[in-house]
Amino acid sequence: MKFKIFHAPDGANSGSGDTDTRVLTPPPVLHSADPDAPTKITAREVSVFYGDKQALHDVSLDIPDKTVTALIGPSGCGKSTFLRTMNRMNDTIPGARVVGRIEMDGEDVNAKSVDPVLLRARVGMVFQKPNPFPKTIYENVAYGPRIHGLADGKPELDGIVEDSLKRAGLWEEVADRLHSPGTGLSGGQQQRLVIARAIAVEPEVILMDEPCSALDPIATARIEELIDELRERYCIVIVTHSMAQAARVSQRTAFFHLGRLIETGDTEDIFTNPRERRTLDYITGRFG
Ligand SMILES: Nc1ncnc2c1ncn2[C@@H]1O[C@H](COP(=O)(O)OP(=O)(O)OP(=O)(O)O)[C@@H](O)[C@H]1O
Repeated sequence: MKFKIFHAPDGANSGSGDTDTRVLTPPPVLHSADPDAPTKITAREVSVFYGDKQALHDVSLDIPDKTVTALIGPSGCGKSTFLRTMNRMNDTIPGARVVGRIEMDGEDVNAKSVDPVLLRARVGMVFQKPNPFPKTIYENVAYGPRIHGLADGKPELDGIVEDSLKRAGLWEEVADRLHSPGTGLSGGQQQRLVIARAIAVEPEVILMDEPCSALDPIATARIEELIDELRERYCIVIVTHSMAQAARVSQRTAFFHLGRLIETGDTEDIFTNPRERRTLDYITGRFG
């Protein structure tokens, strides 16, 4: 399908007549959502304040397991802020305050009993700019399992490092230079190293904040393939400015605007038949 005429929902037309005749060129959606995927994370009426400024307003969203959920929307709409509520990274920002409830598997992630360090191992994060530690490739991956006591001795740790690098699609490229600095890898390799580092501590959720924005198209394609492979095991939430990327890698999409969640649904529906006018305007490039 190359072109599709979008029929606007009731009340969404700007001109006369019933039909919005703007042409949508939705990017091809590669994988459909699994309607039976269980919910992994539940957000209810989540608001976030930076000092007096409210950045997120009453966001309620269910995020399914073993699915890639894309968060899209114009710059400053609160995508990264929402992403950070899931592993309490906003706790690290002076003046930030989160209200509302975020549950993972039914457990309140903001409960006093939850150790944020352990939470961040369960909910790993990959940032825009690859951020390997200034250590060897091996140490980048081994560090987390070691501090979390996940390996009983060196052979087991070696096994975790190898397995994590394999699952991140990097093993073949680095097997013969595990003791070279991680920072000596290419940008795309560094981003896969960071993903291996996240995987090594057995996360359940991987949050990705524009993970390809610093990468070239080939490295981007490699990370997108990897995301697609990883979704078999993990709940993945990705912030992206690329509509094509959201369509390629995600099965669910949530559209944010001015700190509010405007619309969420199966990626295919969001890109071909959005319910809200603002979603249509954004995905057709009218703003953003
Ligand atoms: N540490 C902070 N201190 C104060 N305000 C912040 C902070 N981080 C974000 N904000 C503000 O909160 C709002 C939402 O920002 P956020 O980074 O979550 O948006 P975003 O949709 O991820 O944007 P972008 O796509 O540009 O990364 C913006 O108005 C931003 O200026």
